[in-house]
Amino acid sequence: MPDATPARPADNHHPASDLAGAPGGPAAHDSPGPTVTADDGATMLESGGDGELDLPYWLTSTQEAANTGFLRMLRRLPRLLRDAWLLAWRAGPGTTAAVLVLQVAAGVAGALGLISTVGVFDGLLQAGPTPERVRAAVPSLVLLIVAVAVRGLLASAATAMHGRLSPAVYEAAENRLLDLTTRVDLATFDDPDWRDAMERARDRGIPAAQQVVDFGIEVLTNLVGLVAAAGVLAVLHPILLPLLVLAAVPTGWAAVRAARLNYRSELKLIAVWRRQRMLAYLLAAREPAGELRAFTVRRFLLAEVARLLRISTVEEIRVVTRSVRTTLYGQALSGLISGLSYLVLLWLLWTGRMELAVGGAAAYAINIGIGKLRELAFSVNRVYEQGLYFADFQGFCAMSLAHAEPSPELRAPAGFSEIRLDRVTFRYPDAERAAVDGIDMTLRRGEIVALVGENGSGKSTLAAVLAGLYRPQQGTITWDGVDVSRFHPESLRERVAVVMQEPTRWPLSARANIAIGRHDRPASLAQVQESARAGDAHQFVMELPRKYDTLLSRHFTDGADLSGGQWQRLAVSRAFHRDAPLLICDEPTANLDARAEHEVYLRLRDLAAGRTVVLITHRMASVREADRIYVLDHGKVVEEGDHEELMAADGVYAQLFTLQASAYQSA
Ligand SMILES: Nc1ncnc2c1ncn2[C@@H]1O[C@H](COP(=O)(O)OP(=O)(O)OP(=O)(O)O)[C@@H](O)[C@H]1O
Repeated sequence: MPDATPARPADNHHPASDLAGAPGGPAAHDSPGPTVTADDGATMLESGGDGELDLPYWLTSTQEAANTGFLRMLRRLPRLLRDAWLLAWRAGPGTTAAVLVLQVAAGVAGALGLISTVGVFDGLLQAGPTPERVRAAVPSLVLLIVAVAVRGLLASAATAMHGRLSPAVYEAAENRLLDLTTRVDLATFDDPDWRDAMERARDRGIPAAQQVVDFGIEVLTNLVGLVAAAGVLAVLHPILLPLLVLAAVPTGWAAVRAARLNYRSELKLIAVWRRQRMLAYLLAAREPAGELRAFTVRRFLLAEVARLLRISTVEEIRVVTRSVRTTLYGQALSGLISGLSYLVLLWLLWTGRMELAVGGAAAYAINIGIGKLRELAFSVNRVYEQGLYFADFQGFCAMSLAHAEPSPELRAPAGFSEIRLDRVTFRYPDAERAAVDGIDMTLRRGEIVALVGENGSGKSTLAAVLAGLYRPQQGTITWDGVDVSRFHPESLRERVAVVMQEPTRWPLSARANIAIGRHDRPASLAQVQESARAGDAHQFVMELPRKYDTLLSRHFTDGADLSGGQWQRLAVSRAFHRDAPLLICDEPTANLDARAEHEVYLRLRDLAAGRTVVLITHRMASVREADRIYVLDHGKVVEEGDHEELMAADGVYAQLFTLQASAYQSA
């Protein structure tokens, strides 16, 4: 019987980004989920209310698939099977070929076994004494036994090969997803459509890729068995074949319809599941644990999780009921047609149009055929069900390939004398205005260049463009006259070290957290310590329980965590360790205490000799020392010069500087 149960997805990822998954809108569903009303704050989160199961706006791309009509669904099957086999072929061509050959051979052996039953019946139903009849049946019986044994052996070998293929497909799908996810440019991560596609592909697409292959193989197995039974029936009497085919129609109809029901329901539930997983994560994660208790939100969140679980349970029960009903209709109709086949068989025997021995074999073949039919319906149903998620996986792959960074052969030079920006403009996907708008700028070797401006003026975006993380839509960036778009993007990034505003807290040892800045080269402990000293991290690392070998993650036993400022010092050390000609520091001292900040800036001066440092900071005292200062406003450069020049100009810079200086003086 086709499996009607939509499986809840596994909790297998960090769902913080699922915050966007809140569905809303008016009720459109005929059986909305009930509301858990017992608890205090639950109602506050119930804006989704009766419309909880509406398709959320961000799932519109798959809405079309969910509304797919019956015939369109039917036509999808061959394509799905082809894609599944292609995926299997890529994951393991030899194993896939072996599965294919073994399954077909097992089917042929099965057909031979069926045909040999004619001989057995023929022998047993002859006139004459029983020993004679048994003796006449023996050769066919031996053939039958051999055929059954060979079929069993081949089927077992096919299962073993399938067992090897299945995890290889999972591995290949996971590798492909990660490869494509990391190959797209950074701006793609800001594209909500892509992020949504990535999350769906990751949550359900990868397991679906594996299962679509698994059930694709089952479809083949059952199809071979069915063709064998049908072939035998066609040989025994041509009229029996169309009856078997006719019996397949209602079962197939039920399988496709049940798959469609499940998919539509799962699509609706995805938003609920994602919210529920996000909340469940918040309840169990370390980071929000403090605030969760401080604001006593435990009961509030638990009630919301319970409400979402209830919605999901009610919907799943509703779909199972409808699916089972559909399947029941299909099977009842198939059963009637199968019964008709037996009636036709009896009529053929009655009217002498068929011999008794052939009739016995035909009854056996009908029985086998119907069994295969039922199994085929089950596997087709599962292929559809998983195929719908597999389509998400394929859609993501196609989308990511379209967003993949161009990778020209030319490698960036080891250093530069001058970087020039000419009318550089960058706009985030879906943003109305450019975050960086027509910027002209020159960075020379050995200079410290500061970017200042109010929040949102475009400093970090410009830094990311300089680092080769974003490709400008207009304008050019040249390194000694060569347009950087001609360089392989990774080769360019290898020449840049960045201290991000929110540096990544790698769950690795303190040593690896610094050495990862140049992970492609082996680094001795002495070299790592030198970088740590440059970033003012050495002292606190030496105070950690296992010094440089301390794992920096509280998620593991014996792991340690650092303060925000300490993490920032590690990030600065990491950037020093990278030893690149262009160092970009995006508020490297935001979390540092006054002493550490002073130390870092002193070192920046030393570092700038032979390098170029781009410094973004709101601390005007640190900017003062820069060789050149660019003041940004709404993505444009509004002032440019050194400290003295800008103070003399008495513009935005002078205002910002005087404001901070007077704050210190009055304190
Ligand atoms: N990932 C993003 N997607 C869309 N828009 C973004 C993204 N990051 C920044 N922006 C927008 O681009 C503009 C410039 O942001 P940016 O972070 O470059 O400013 P900033 O000067 O570095 O600000 P701050 O001083 O607060 O760090 C802002 O309007 C911001 O809302």
